[in-house]
Amino acid sequence: MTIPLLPQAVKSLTDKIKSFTLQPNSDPIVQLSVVVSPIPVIAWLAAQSTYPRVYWKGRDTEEEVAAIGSCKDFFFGDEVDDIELSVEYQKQRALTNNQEIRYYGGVAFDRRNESWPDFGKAHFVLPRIELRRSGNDYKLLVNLNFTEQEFTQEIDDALQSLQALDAPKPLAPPNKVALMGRSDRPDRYRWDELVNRVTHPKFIEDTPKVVLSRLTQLEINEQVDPWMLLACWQGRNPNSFQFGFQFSPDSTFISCTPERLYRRRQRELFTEALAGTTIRGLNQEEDKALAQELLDDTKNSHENQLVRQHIVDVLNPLSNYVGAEETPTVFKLSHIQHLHRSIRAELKPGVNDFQLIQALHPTPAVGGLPKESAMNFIRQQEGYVRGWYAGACGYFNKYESEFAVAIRSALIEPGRINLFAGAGIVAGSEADKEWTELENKLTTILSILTEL
Ligand SMILES: C=C(O[C@H]1C=CC=C(C(=O)O)[C@@H]1O)C(=O)O
Ligand SMILES: [Mg+2]
Repeated sequence: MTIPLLPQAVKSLTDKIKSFTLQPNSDPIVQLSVVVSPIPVIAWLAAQSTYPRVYWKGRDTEEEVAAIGSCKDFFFGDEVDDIELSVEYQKQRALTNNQEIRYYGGVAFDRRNESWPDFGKAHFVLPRIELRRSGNDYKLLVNLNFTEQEFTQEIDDALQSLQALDAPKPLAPPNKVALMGRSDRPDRYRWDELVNRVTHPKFIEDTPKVVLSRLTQLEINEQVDPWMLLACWQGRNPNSFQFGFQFSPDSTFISCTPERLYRRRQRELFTEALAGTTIRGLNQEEDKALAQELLDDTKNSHENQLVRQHIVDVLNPLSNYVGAEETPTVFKLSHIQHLHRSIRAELKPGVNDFQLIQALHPTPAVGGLPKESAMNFIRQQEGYVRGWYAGACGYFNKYESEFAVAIRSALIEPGRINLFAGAGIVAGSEADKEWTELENKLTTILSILTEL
């Protein structure tokens, strides 16, 4: 069965492109769009064969986006100095006043360490084609970038991309995979060693928090469609962000994360401290008791409080006003619950997204405190490259932006699924409990992939 959609929409968008003329003083980046009938957005994306393929669904919005191809690609593979990134960002941002134009992408967890090949330290695209849903309204759009090539060439490329769209088809039904092997890095033994080092009174005096993490590699013999996996994950935790980046066929990064790095609307900024974890109860009563225990627990409160305080401290110099919730609430996911505090700021005029990422990322919910000392420890001791796990992923333009923290994430490669989980290590952390916390953070994705 195929889902009827697009021929009509593709035709009217094609006509719009063909009749488009560039006015002498118009922006060199242009977006043209047409309304389309409803269609499952992830399924549409999964059926396309153009790269990059990008999916984005914000946490508290009724908006989702599937994007393919690019008409501008910024890729910072090895060396990236923050000044260069910032200049590129400013230049791009200034090219258009259209609020609908968005650059999607991400920044690695650690810009000073090696990253994954396709993803690099920072990789953003202005997609060629996007399918956007806003509530029940759907539109298909094309972006035109006249800064890199001749007018007619750009028009031809856009027309060709539309022609190359594949007919949508339903996602394959989810199937459980047979695990051929599993390995953890750090392994259980090394984990104990690391947690003991970080909780040593002398270490903790200078570095009160390090978020240690683990790479779990699952070996498989069959193909797994990352977009099907993401769609299932979305079903389990609809109150999270869901996104995916596939720059080439063989490696796809997907995430279903509850954690917002920030959302900016002009100069208004929303962020949060999300840290401190327990499991869900089997019934309402048990669930409530576990939530209360979490709220009362000293170690978990400390984990959250350090994040809250740090975010307030780094936002203060950039803001006219910063307000943070005093008391945490509990944020519930399908298998775990977290402590959560909302933070809001009014930015000073001129503060841009690049400054915000520099200041906020990585927060002590995924890095540690003080930032540099925790990052050094992670770089030297964790024993694997985090890449975009715990990185900042999202979109920006001049007026608005939203970035999520890429935890609860997976890198899907042929024959292998890489899963990531971290836990904030502070005074009072115990290695075995923190190891169990890592396991709990993987429960949702493992229950989708395998018979638990
Ligand atoms: C680093 C992760 O979670 C962070 C976010 C929420 C709770 C956390 C915790 O309780 O340790 C972590 O700080 C992860 O899931 O990989
Ligand atoms: Mg924790």
